[in-house]
Formats: sequence, structure tokens, C-alpha cells
Amino acid sequence: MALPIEDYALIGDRGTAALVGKDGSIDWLCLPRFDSPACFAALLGTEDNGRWLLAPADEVVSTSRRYVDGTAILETTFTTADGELVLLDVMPVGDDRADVVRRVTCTRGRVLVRHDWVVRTDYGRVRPWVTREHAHGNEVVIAVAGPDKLVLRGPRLPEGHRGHHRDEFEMREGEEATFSTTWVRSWRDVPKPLGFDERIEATSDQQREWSARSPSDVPHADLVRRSLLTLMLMTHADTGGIVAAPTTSLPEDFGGERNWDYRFCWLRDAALTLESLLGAGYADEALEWRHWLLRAVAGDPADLQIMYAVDGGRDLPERELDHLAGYADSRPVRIGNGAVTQRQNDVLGEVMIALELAREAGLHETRNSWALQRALVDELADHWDEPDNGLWEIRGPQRHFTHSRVMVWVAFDRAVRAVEEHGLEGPVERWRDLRDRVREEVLDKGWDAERGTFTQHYDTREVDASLLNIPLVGFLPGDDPRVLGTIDAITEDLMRNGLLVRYRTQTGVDGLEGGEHPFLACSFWLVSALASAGRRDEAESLMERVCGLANDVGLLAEEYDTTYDDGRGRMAGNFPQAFSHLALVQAALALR
Ligand SMILES: OC[C@H]1O[C@H](O[C@H]2O[C@H](CO)[C@@H](O)[C@H](O)[C@H]2O)[C@H](O)[C@@H](O)[C@@H]1O
Repeated sequence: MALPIEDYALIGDRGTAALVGKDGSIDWLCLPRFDSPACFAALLGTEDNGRWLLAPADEVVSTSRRYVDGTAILETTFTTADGELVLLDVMPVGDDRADVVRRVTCTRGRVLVRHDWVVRTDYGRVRPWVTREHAHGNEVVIAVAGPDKLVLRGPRLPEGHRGHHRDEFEMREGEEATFSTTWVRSWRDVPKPLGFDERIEATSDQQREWSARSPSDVPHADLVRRSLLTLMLMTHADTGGIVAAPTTSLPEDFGGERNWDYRFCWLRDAALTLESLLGAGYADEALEWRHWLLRAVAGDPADLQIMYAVDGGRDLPERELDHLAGYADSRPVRIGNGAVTQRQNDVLGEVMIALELAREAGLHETRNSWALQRALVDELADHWDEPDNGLWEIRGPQRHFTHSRVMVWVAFDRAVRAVEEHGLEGPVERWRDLRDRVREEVLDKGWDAERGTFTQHYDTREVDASLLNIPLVGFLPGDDPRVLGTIDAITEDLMRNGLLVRYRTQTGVDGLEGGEHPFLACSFWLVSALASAGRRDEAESLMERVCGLANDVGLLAEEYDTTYDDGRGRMAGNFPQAFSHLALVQAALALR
């Protein structure tokens, strides 16, 4: 059975990522890429769906863990009655190899160590053929199934027992043992062993150097640094694609159907990630992502999708995996994402903001990069008033969502500014007219004059947390009475135990069964909106509250269930989620 979501930590090599549990078990790992099928999938099922455990066999009295300073290298310390064991988990970077390295060191007394290596490819469904062989002068264990070959190395290797590879061995103070699992295509030879120490050191140096550039003059600077590093881990080094989260189907509603695959690149999430990185002073990443964007959306602007695969691929059909029981029995487990075919009119606004910030950070437009933006804005000019599924990707009927319309205004506004302030060429008169028309429309149809608030869509009096973006994108000033009225209405209707939900699911607007928990990015948006309204004390106290929900290693899921276990609470939804971390960074910058 999987652990509570907050008991996992992330390790990654910017190609893929793994979740390591507090119990020393890697319960989620897709190889070789974020969106490849998982070979350890116990997170969504049982240990028979694949996992890799290294931990004391004896009862553990206490466990503590941390990331080695400024890195994504995880150190878990287990204390038993007779000793202490330190487990180091790292996915080495920069060597074109998809692998995980795990080192156990007995730092006190003696510890009996348990080693379980259970590989199940194709999301925990396929039991591979496992053999013991000699390669490059050492014994290795090799698991092969279809396209995948996983090679286990180490000073002593587990023995096969009913489809699981198990071992127990005693370690005494000062002893250490290092294991690795390396993925290669099944038709390739076993790769040569590489030096563990050098690879751990190179990874640590690279990550430390990167995170040292994180701003120190912001509140919660440590969490900001961890968030930026986490966003970096979700950026695919080779292609520049940024995934929304490294997991699928961690539930928004425990036991319910709100389980989605986030291992893809949403234009929205990626653009907002970039905005945070640029705001924190990381400019190089903008170029990588712009290259990715240009390749992914290349072609007819009418074919723009709201999300793509890591490599820019367009085909992400949603499927259900019946062989997995689901996290906490939350079914279906889904791979792929049906939202890929949705119309979400906000997306271009977010992209245009990120590209404008990149320009201001010194990234010059090329003929291609500006031509693409022009073409996309022109396409929007022909369709901006169509209803859409909104940024929450609702699966109910399409609507005229106010947030989407505000972001349409943003798209035209940034296009106009590109011409007026950056000397780029385009049909500025047309864009200016449309910008003003959309603005008038939002102020008229998206406004509830009686209550003094903007509304979720044009045919409702409900509110929606996405409206907090109105001041953040410059549609209205932060202290405008209409913004203040909207903040108050949102706080009144959507606050649950001090955190914001996205909207009231009870209205049935999203076409799904069940409800959901507060969505952490929305609470961070409220921090930013309060700061821009000059309500600093409220902003700071909310920031404390939300940052306080990060787990012991500084990570956040998408949502937080505040009611669980008499208010102790638990994380919900995919983990860690870029949206939560990028909004944390933006809120901290707003409070700087
Ligand atoms: O809750 C319903 C929707 O949930 C997912 O979308 C959410 O995650 C996306 C990625 O972070 C984000 O861009 C979007 O704004 C969120 O609502 C899921 O991908 C959808 O299919 C689902 O309908």
C-alpha cells in the first residue's frame, strides 16, 4: 500500500523523475522519460506493480530526511534499536544515462538491511524475464520485457523469489554499499559501469551551482529555492519541454474519479513556470523553452493544442489502466489526457506574457519566433469570442469563462505592446481594437454589479479563484474597487479552512462526480492579489499558512485535504505539481 503523498520526495535527472518514500521504497519511476510507461508503479497499486526498496529490515524507530544542500539528492536517515542507516538517492545528470543510484551507509552500530527489487514494466503490468549475468567483469541482474532492459548493479545482488528479487544483509558502522538500476533499450548491450562517486559529485555540483542563483531577498527563500529546483527537475533537459507533474492519477478526490495524467507539457503550466523562473532571474531556460514551443506548435496556427508530449508530440489519447487498483482505491487510473483536444482560450495570453518577459530579460526575437506569435494572435483574433473549457479544463459544457476572456485581452495587449514598445511588426490597429472590445465585454458581461464582483462565466453569479489573476496580469490595478470586491467574494465563497478551492464543484459546472480539495496555486494567487491590493499583512499571514503545508523536504502537491484526520490534513492530487511551486515563487516575489 502506498504512503501518504507527503511522505514521498522527488529525485530526477531532467529526463525523468522518481518518487522515493520515507520507507526507502521507490514507488514511482517512468523510464527513460517522464511520459514513458512506469517500471515501478506501486504508488498506484501494490508492491507487485513494481518498486525498489532499500531500508532496515528491523523495526525503524525514527526516520528523517533532507535534500543534500542545494541539490535534488535525497538523504534518508533510519534509526533502529541497534544502529543508524543513511540512504542516499540520486539520479545522476549530464551523462545521457537513465538510471538511479542508491547508496546505503551504516553510520552507527549495525543494521540489517532489506533489499527488494521488483521490476514490472508497462505501468506495473508486465513481469519481465530476469537473469543473472556477467557483464564488464561484474555480476548483474537483468530484467527484460519488450522494449525495456533494466540492469541492477551492486556489491551483492538480490535473489529471485516468486517474481521478486530479495536480499537481507547486515552492515556495520562505517560500511557502505552502492546499487544502481540502469535502463537501456532491450536490444542494446549492458552499458559499462560508470564511477558512482564522480557522478554523484558532478550532479551535486551542477545542481548546487543552479540553485545558488535563487533569490535570497524573498520571504521563505528556502522554499523558493526548493520550488525553483523542483521546476528545473520537471524541465526536460534535451527538449526543453516542461511537465506539469511527474505523476499520473494521484487523486483530487480520494476514492473518486478525478484522477489525471500530468506528465505532459501544458502551454499554460509551462508558460507560468517560465514566468516564475524569469522573475527569479533564470533567463537561459526561456530560450530552451522557446525552442520547444516553436517546434511543438509549428504548422497551422489553427492546429494549436493546449498541451503536448515532452518531445512536442500531439497524440495523447486518454486511456484507463484497469490492472492498477489506484492510489487509495481512486479509479480509474488514467494515462494520456482527454483535455488535449479542448479549446482553452486563456493559453495564448499566458504564452504571450512569458515571451514578453523573456524579451525584456534580453532574449531577442528571431524572425521565426515573432512570426509564430503573430500568426497565433491572428488566429485568436478570428475565434476569441467562442466559448471554451477554461483553464480548469472543465468537462461540462463549454462556456464564456471570464478568466479566459481576460487572458484573450492579455494576448492582444502583449501583442500591441510588442509593436508599440519593442518595435516588432504587426496589424496593431486590429489588435488594439480587439483588445478594447474584449475589455468592454468583460467589464460588462463578466461583472455582477449587485454583488460587486467578477463572475466565473457570463451566465452565472458564481465566482472562481482564477479571477484573482485580473490584477496580476494588469487587466485592472490591484486596488481597483472591482478587484477588491472580487477578492472579498472569492474569500467568502471559496475559502475552506484558510485555503481556496478553485470554484464550487456543487454547481456541476465541471461535469464530474464528487468534489475536490483546496487547490494550492489559488491560495498563492490570493497572496499575490492581496499584496498588489496593498493588504500586506493578510498576504503575509496567508503565505505563512500555505508554505506551512509543504512537506518535510519542501514539496507541494496540487491540492490539500484540510479535513482529513481531524484537521491534521493531507496532500491530494499529482505530486509535486509545477502549478503549486510556480505560484509559490510568484507569491514570494510579490511579497519581496
Ligand atoms: O480537475 C479537472 C482537470 O484537472 C486537470 O487539469 C488541471 O491540471 C492542469 C495541469 O496542471 C492545469 O493546466 C489545469 O489548469 C488544471 O485544471 C486535468 O489535466 C484535466 O484533464 C481535468 O479535466
